[in-house]
Amino acid sequence: MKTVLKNGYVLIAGQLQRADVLIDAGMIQDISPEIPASQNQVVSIAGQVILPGFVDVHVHFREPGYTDKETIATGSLAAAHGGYTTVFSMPNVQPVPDTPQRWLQMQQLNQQKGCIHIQQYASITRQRTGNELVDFKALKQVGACGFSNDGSGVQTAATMYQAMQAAAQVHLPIAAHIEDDSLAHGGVMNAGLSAQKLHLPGIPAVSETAQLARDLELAAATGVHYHACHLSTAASVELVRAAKKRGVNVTAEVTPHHLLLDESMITTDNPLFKMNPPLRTLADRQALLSGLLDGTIDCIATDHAPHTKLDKQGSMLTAAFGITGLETSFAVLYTSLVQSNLCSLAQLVNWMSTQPARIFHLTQAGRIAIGAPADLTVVDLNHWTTITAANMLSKGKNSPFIGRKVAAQIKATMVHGQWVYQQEAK
Ligand SMILES: NC(=O)N[C@@H](CC(=O)O)C(=O)O
Ligand SMILES: [Zn+2]
Ligand SMILES: [Zn+2]
Repeated sequence: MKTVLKNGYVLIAGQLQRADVLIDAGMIQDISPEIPASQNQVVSIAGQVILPGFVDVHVHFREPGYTDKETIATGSLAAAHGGYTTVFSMPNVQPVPDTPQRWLQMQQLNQQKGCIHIQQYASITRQRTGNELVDFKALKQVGACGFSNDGSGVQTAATMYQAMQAAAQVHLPIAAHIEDDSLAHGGVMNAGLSAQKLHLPGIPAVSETAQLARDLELAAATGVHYHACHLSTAASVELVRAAKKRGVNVTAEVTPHHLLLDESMITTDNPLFKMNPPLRTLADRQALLSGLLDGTIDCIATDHAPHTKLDKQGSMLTAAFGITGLETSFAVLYTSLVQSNLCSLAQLVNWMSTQPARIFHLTQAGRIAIGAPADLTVVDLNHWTTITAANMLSKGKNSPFIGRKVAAQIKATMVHGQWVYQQEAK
């Protein structure tokens, strides 16, 4: 049976326009102002907005190995709750998908247990540590979407250089967690005023920028698609801007928390503000937004990093790095950026859906068009709520946005014509 989403608004050419959407066999069959109800299953979404499903190129689902923090089932449900229809899963699980066989096992788990599309990264080095490279060609052949040692930077320049040569040869990206351990050791938040006040050890900006400068040179020399994960400093934005200007094949992401929060908001020793890279200064935060607005930064990725309550209790000194993000990203960004006129809804959707799909060559995601797969999210842009832990479907409740009032709500998410999340009627 065909489904018609009736009386909603669709973002067409950057504008919200009244349109019905007809879905059949998982695909969008028609988009027009009035599609007759006859013979079709009608879903009334009066006053709500249909957006292309969001695409997150950086999430942690923790399975296999750390299923007390998250599973593929709970992580993908959390993604659907946040309006995402495609995510890219990082390989810092156990066992690490560092051989074709282990990658295929991981992929099988994703397909069996996930309710949305999941792309799977392979690691850059065996066990995600050291200098022994994975078999790039074999991992490309089984279907890896790219290579990442996320959680740690690749410390040795020669290893990164060889990895980039190998990735370039198979036309896959290197997604880099950028951090020089010898400059970052022991820090738990940005090396700055708040760390001084709280007597906590700091992570300086140079631990990111020094390695980024190195990597951009190596990327220029190898021609690899280098994707810079979770940029956090103004100087990083400037480095990427200059590299793009001279034609380096670089793309970059920024997280909602680095756009909306900064170190001045950390007034107590609170592990909910502990993540890697850390929240930097207000000036850094502003530079990240400028970088998005001028196209230096290509997309928004959550770096959804769920942890157990136990992992996140006590002091920042001992708690785990990372916060969740999938279920709050659209609502907090819409409220703080679109409602404050810092960007338009079309720009936000571009950064959360169209651009991430484009830079990772997903031709079937990130758009609403006749003939495209029905990967959609339905949102209410006029519904104030408060973010609570109780409403989260992720196992991880470690979000600094809990308690925030937000102006928008995800009502339902559809993957290939099937509802994967629907808010219960109240
Ligand atoms: N961002 C984090 O603070 N933590 C991530 C790893 C990472 O993205 O570096 C995690 O896996 O928990
Ligand atoms: Zn990382
Ligand atoms: Zn990460």
